[in-house]
Amino acid sequence: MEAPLPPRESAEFVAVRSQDVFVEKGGVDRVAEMLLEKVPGREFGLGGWKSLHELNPQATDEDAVNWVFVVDTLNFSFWSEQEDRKCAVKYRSKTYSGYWALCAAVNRALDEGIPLTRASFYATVTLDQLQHILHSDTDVPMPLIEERHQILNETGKILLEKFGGSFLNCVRKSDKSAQKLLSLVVESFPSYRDVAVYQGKRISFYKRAQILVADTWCVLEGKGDGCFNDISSITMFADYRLPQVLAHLGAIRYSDELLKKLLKGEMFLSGDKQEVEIRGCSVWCVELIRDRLLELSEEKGVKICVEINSVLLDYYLWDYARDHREDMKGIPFHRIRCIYY
Ligand SMILES: Nc1nc2c(c(CN[C@H]3C=C[C@H](O)[C@@H]3O)cn2[C@@H]2O[C@H](COP(=O)(O)O)[C@@H](O)[C@H]2O)c(=O)[nH]1
Repeated sequence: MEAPLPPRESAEFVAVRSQDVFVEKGGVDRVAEMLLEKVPGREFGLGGWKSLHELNPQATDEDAVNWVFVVDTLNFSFWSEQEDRKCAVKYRSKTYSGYWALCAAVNRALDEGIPLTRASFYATVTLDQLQHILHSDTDVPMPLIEERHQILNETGKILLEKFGGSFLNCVRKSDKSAQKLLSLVVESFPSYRDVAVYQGKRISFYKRAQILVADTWCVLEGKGDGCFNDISSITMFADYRLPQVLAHLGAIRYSDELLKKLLKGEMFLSGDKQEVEIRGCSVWCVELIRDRLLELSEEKGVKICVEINSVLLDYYLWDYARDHREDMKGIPFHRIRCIYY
């Protein structure tokens, strides 16, 4: 079977054919202008991954790389049915929800002496053990716990068989290429194969695989094994938050029919035409924002000291969405339960 189109080409393929989601040029330009002022700020650089997020590992060692691998293997589907009733994890006197609840639970386990980042542990961890490890401090459990259990066992076994139990060995096989690491991850670990068929074409988003490459780049601070010469070829990560914030900022727009479904909270399935269009147009939108941002910095002579790539744009926009949850209340995100994002 032919390989799917890579994520960037997939996004363009979808965006030019999309019937229910539209990239808005005016919105793209406005977001690029907004970001141009932020670019010199520290929240825009690679260092923000550590300095802005206390739950992320601060080290650059093998344990830190394996922390990233376990977290990104479980990095999917945190949204709750009701905004005011959700999974939450207390850690070091702070309460975390959503994706950060996962990170807090992982760190809580490590503090308890549970070797959760060791492949030999999670290859055989039981469902009961995992329910304890990921337990919520509210009466709402983390979604898809059974799927998380199955994926951890499968991924741990493969990491032991193929990479000596450490994701750093996988990174070292990628010759400092983000694209090679991306391919190695999707070839080796089935749960990372985030693909679809759109208008007869096999396409890929590889959301968790791409964020794994990006988080590895950041945890290694872009140096040594993490000095990826092609990190700028990684696209934005097609999750359910970025479309919401891009719609909030007017950079993408939904058809009336799709907006009605979203406002009703209708569930989507992985690979649905409209779900693919939401993801594809969002990825393509961020590519266009990046292009416009680089153009603007030329036109206005704004010296950009950090590398502007879709990874850093994504991180900034995701954090922006987190910080503007209230403002975004009226903008729906598409509801889906899957292991890909
Ligand atoms: N596009 C994109 N999607 C991201 C992330 C992250 C975490 N990255 C952080 C870690 C270090 C960096 O500094 C980032 O700040 C999680 N997700 C996705 O969001 C959803 C969870 O959302 P909520 O329910 O609100 O917690 C879920 O699909 C999850 O897979 C990102 O960065 N970009």
